[in-house]
Amino acid sequence: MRCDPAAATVEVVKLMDASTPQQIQMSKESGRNCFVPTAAESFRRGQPVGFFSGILQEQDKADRALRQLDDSRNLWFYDIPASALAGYGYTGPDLVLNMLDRGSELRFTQDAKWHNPNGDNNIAAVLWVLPMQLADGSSLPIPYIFCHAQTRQIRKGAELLLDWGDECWGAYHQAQVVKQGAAMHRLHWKLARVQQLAAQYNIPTAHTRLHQSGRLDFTAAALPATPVAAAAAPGRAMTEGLTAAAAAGAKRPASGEASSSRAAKLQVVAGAYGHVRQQQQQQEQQQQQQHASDPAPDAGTGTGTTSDQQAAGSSGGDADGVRCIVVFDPDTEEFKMQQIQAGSSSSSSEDDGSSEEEGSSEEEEEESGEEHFSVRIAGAEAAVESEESRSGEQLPVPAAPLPQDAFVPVAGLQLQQQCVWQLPHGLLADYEAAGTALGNRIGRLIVEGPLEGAPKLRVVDVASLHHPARWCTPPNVAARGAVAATVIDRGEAITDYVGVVHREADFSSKSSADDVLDQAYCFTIHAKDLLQACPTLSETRIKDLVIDAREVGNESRFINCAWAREKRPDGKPHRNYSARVVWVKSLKRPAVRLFADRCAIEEGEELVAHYGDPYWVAMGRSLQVLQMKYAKAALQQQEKLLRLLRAAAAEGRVPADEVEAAAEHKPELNAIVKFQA
Ligand SMILES: C[S@@+](CC[C@H](N)C(=O)[O-])C[C@H]1O[C@@H](n2cnc3c(N)ncnc32)[C@H](O)[C@@H]1O
Repeated sequence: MRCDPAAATVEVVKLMDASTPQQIQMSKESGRNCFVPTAAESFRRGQPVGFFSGILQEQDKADRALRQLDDSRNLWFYDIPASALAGYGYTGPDLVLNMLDRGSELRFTQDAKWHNPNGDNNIAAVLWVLPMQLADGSSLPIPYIFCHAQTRQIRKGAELLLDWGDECWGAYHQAQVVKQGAAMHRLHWKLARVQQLAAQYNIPTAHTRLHQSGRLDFTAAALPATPVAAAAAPGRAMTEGLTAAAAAGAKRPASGEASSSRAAKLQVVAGAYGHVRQQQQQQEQQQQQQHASDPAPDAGTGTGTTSDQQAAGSSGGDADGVRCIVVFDPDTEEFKMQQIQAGSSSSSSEDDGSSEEEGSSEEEEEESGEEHFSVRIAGAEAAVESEESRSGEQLPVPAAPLPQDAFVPVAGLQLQQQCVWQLPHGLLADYEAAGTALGNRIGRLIVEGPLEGAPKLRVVDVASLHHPARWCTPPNVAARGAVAATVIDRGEAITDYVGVVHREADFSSKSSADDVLDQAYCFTIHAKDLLQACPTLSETRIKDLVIDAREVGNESRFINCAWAREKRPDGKPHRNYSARVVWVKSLKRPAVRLFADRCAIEEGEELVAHYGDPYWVAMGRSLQVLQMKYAKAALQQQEKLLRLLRAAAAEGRVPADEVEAAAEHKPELNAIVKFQA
């Protein structure tokens, strides 16, 4: 037998059919064309739930374009690092399991965080390596990613949920926020055009002004829909490493020897087995042949169809003898729900499929007592989507720093250049004592005193719609940034990150889910970095700290996050500085100091950080909710004004063609538009 990963996939699917009772259901929360797996029977805690299947590929041969961090299709690749397989004699490159257009039911598993703010997961994934028997009697080790009921029993009918890991979500959320933000801005500028017309013809617009809020607003009860995206992938084979492992004699892991491989770059919302498509084509051919011999309009598709498709493992829920399967159409790159009547097979529209499924999943949900949050802001989502698709405009993501006229200086901000320490007295005394004990020791992370001299950064309003932070922020909230006020040489200290310093534990116990956006200005100092900067601190007493720059801070609180991970065209990194925890000797306190140690920074150049994946995982969804709220308000105002304008046009007070032109207006973001609060 040849080592064929596609064949291995089929084997896996067959195994799953025999052992893993799962179903694919249409998700009510996520709307159309979004599928989730549910338990067809109860799973005890610790019990295996199933495993992933797909095309096993060498990582560097998987389509690079699809593996860009900000390409959502990247979410369908499960990383299998070579290091995780080394124990089995594997010597090849890193692998990925490519599940873009095929997979088991578990391919549809969504991340628990979308549904449950507590992040409570039902299932965990671990990597196992099992030998595949070859015809010559030898065996080939094949990695499988198994899932088991991790945290609690999974009741029949409950949705299976998995934690796909922050790495998987950070870049995705960031990209989503920017994309959705751009659509929100189009709605905003379209409203501006309608308002302008109304003002021109004396239609009262006072009541249509949007609420002006300087503070970001967030409600946990309204989460945006999970994304649905998919694409067909060119199937490519890998195997040299596996063959090497086979030659070295692969071992079967003892139970409990499984190596963890939890942080997949993956989120699954819709999909199907690739080979189901082949079966579908066979059915279609059968259907055509049958139609040719029997032209009766309600002719079935022949016997055996249902059981064939069940054998493929893609069965949906049962409802009065109706079964649904999910099929991937590589031509349209879409996933569709297809209904199969008992004893016959007939394609139905996605909507038909969805309504059948909704009925059954509703009952199951009640039975399982699972609670879900609303994921839509009625009306806004559709409007944002239609703005995105109608415009056809490519988002002009800047490859290089924006020119200086993209920013407008901001004056009159009250800035503070030193931290305010709000730690219990005893803990502050610890810092004092550690500073005294430090004596004359001067290390790399010890600095003499606070930074002096004129600030090297300037706060600016991001006026250009080319800037992702501008797209991301609702038009009625200022989007700011920090630029270099002077040339900053490579290696130079720039400023300290300043704010109110709390103990991390105290800070997070006070914050609620609604405060997520308030944490947008927080910088966490890990205890290990504190100890490195000041080895005389007491290891047992020193815990993580947070510098909260929400209300107290300097220019550094306005530094935006990088929007690309590649280098700039001029060869410089997008992220143009680093932050380090240092010990300020004269103050006997630590500080977070920013250094231009990655490159020299020109005057007027924007300072750019990389906030890290956890930041975007925590913030991304809240920012999207905020955007949706703004979009909804803008849409309502626009509709209200258009009604008034059309009524006025019917009375001849406003030219009807001008009203319709405003209604059809498609604002261009590819122009620098000064932000107007
Ligand atoms: C620390 S603040 C930076 C200053 C912020 N622009 C302001 O006006 O206050 C972080 C927030 O800025 C926005 N932001 C920063 N970098 C961004 C980026 N690359 N893309 C989109 N939004 C960004 C997000 O709203 C984020 O939560």
